[in-house]
Amino acid sequence: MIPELDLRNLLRRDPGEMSVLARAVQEVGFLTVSGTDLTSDRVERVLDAYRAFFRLPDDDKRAVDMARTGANRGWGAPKSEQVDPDANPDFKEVFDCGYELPDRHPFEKRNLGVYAPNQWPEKPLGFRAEIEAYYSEAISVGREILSAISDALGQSSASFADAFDPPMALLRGNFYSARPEWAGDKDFGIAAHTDYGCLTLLAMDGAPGLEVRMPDGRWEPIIAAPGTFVINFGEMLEMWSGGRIKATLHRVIGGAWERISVPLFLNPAYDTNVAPPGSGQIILAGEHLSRRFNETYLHLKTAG
Ligand SMILES: O=C(O)CCC(=O)C(=O)O
Ligand SMILES: [Fe+2]
Repeated sequence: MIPELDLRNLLRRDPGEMSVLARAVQEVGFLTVSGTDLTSDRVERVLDAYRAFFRLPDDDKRAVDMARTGANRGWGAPKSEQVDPDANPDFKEVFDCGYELPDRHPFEKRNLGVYAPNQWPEKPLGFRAEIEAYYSEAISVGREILSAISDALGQSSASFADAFDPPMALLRGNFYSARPEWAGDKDFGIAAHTDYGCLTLLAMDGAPGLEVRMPDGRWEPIIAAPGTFVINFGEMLEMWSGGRIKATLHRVIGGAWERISVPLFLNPAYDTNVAPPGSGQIILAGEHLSRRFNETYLHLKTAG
């Protein structure tokens, strides 16, 4: 069982809820959070918007194909990402959008993959407005949860909160078709991986598919209805917390049904040093993220 928390209890720093949170981040590395301002209706609308996009003919989606760019904003076709080098590229398709630096920023920063310009499709109508609004709201919720975590671990500091201004946040719609007939042992909706960044706030449509690697090695299924969020942590936060916070493996094998999930990957600003405290190392958040993008997106992979 994954610990189930309520954001309202976390916001008032309820001692019982805070200790469940502290255990959850250090042991299983997965939890669910409900009681946010993002209601089930709100999340259903977001899921509908992505669903309508993914149902467009491939020719329409190709107009915003990330493979034509040097970044990962827009549509990623099936098999455009390989999250596990021992598995085949994933059969999911995605739509990614994220933080764009304001125009006044130096050009070389704006040109970085992690801050690349978004690509918005002309259809479905209202898609951009729906997704952009959700992107901001989801970041606020994610930041509230991060702040509760740093309090729960006794690590609260203004510099931690400031590090997320501005965030390198990426919002993704994942579309899993029914598991294809040709799929074999090495084919997954998304193969086993840890997320790259800090905190992932994951909405899903209520269909099964996500499995989490538990400390005892079992793969545990997790299902959440719209309005309940699955929260997990990425490699960057594991490093930055000196290993206290766990980046946990997870995967989707897929089944005889379609499924949509919407993760928000929340990361600090590019120049944040996320190396383990006291290690004397410097690991810039933006460099870690760029490296992981280059390793997993087929169109960004460097030869050799
Ligand atoms: O679809 C899911 O539930 C998980 C998606 C995921 O792990 C990811 O996009 O990183
Ligand atoms: Fe993931």
